[in-house]
Amino acid sequence: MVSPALTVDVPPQPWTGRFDGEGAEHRRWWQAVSPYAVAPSESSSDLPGGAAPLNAGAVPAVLLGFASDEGVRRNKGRTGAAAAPAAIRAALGPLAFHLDRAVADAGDVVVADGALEAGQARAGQAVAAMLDAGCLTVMLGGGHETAFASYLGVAGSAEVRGGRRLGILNLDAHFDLREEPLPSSGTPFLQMARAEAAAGREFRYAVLGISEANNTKALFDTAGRLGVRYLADEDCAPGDVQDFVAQFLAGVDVLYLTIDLDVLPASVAPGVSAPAAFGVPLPVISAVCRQVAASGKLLHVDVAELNPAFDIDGRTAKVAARLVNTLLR
Ligand SMILES: N=CN[C@@H](CCC(=O)O)C(=O)O
Ligand SMILES: [Mn+2]
Ligand SMILES: [Mn+2]
Repeated sequence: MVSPALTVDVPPQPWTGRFDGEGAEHRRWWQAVSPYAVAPSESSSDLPGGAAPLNAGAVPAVLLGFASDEGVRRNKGRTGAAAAPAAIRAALGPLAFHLDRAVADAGDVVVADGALEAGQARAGQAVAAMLDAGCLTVMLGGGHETAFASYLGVAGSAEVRGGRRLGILNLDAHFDLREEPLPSSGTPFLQMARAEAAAGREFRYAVLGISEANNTKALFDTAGRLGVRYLADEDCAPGDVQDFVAQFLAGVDVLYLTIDLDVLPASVAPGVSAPAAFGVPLPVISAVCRQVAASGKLLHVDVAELNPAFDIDGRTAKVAARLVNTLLR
């Protein structure tokens, strides 16, 4: 794996999980993931780079944590999402590893209190560098302010700067198009709309799972003004979802997929800031992940809004891990 040195706040930590043996037939995620070459901010020493790819033809994946609570705090939500990257890694670790690609861990960008914008910029730089090194990047949020960090990385990549048409597909009960004085977990897609306009590009944004009852008329109006395509949670029959995603994919060259776990029913994803009374069933969300992976257009993905403090038996973390595993298959 090509591993240019990155600067992160916390370098990759050792992974753990159940041990059944050393052979490939026993391999679990914790045994397969290697550290990506990173330079911790407070030290100049590099850690060893990634392991040899399992399949030279498959794009290697790199995980980057975005440990941030600041966006949810500013959006008046239930804080705790800064602990999510560690919880998702802990849920991924014991899973059987059936992937045909190498996976590396680049560690975490950590958002200090009040320093959201600087953290988003640091994470964006890291993602852009990893994309340009030929990796499929996976950001583990963090509140949904993670999405603007992801966007900075994607928009800074050679692919998008070179003119490839970017699509942003959000699996979410919410538009997150709030007009606020400060960026938060409720504003990332309006920030993207403005940044895309400033770059002279069309804003291609679709949301799947919108809860009508949890988005005001003002948010629907903003979505209408920006030409946002969306499907409501109650309209997420499997065939309709498949058509919606296929139509959106057909009009873009590269896709940034963002999964806000509150798109799932509260029984499946209780560990979020705003649990969903209705939600889109997990099999439907999982099918979207398979469809996106099969399209060959996936550039970057993030998983946001896990709050381990409100989780039940690690249920939401396990769902997040399972979706990441599905996307990388
Ligand atoms: N990322 C969060 N978005 C939602 C939260 C809604 C809520 O807390 O009820 C929003 O701002 O609309
Ligand atoms: Mn959201
Ligand atoms: Mn949401």
